[in-house]
Amino acid sequence: MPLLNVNSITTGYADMEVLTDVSIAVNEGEIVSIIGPNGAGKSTLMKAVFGLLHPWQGSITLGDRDISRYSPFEIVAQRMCYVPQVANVFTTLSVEENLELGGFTLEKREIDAAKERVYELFPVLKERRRQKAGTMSGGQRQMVAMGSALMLNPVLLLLDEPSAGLSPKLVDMIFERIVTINATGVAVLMVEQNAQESLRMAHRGYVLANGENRFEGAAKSLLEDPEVGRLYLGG
Ligand SMILES: Nc1ncnc2c1ncn2[C@@H]1O[C@H](COP(=O)(O)OP(=O)(O)OP(=O)(O)O)[C@@H](O)[C@H]1O
Repeated sequence: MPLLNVNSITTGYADMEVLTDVSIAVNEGEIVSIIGPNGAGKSTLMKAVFGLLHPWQGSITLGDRDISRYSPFEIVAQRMCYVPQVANVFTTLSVEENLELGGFTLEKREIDAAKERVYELFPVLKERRRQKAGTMSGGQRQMVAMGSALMLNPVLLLLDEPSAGLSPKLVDMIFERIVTINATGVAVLMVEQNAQESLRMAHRGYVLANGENRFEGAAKSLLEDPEVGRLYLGG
């Protein structure tokens, strides 16, 4: 049984349908990347998985639990955490305060242990723990956002374009960290504009186009598929 199962969902905003009959799955321990053109509905899919909008049809399960009607708060309690693309840190708070907020359901003793875990992954955050998140560089901010989401020790981490706005070197660095996070046993579902790079680090991938499933499979086979390459990888 997959860890996350998005089962034929149709949804959108008000009466505008954005996703039509979309299905994806994430198995335990996997990195799954969703790629596709601008406006394909990738961010909308992530929002639906995190309970920010609900399916009109179809269902979403996490483990054996139907979370289709769960709020984000209830979803976080099931240890699925989300890093949105924008506004993902509290700019006027320090790095340490951002992490503490990320661990808002934990007891004091657990918060300290969780912070240490995050600092081990991102040593620069420890060095800069008293700096305001709003004054950090783009790459450092992304680390604060990911670190905050990791405070609750998620089983599944949802990342909406973790490389957005970063220079190529920082993109590599963030992707390396995602692999490291995954190696600690956290499954990752990510949406990415950097389609090639994200498929190179993912186990499996999905191509969404115009709100529908277009291609899916092992990341390696998507990378080698001439049609995927021509249409979606700029090849
Ligand atoms: N809050 C909203 N209200 C109304 N329409 C929205 C809202 N958010 C997104 N949309 C619309 O839904 C469609 C899909 O947008 P979405 O952001 O999910 O695509 P995307 O694949 O993530 O695109 P990109 O790669 O450009 O970020 C677009 O037509 C967009 O205009």
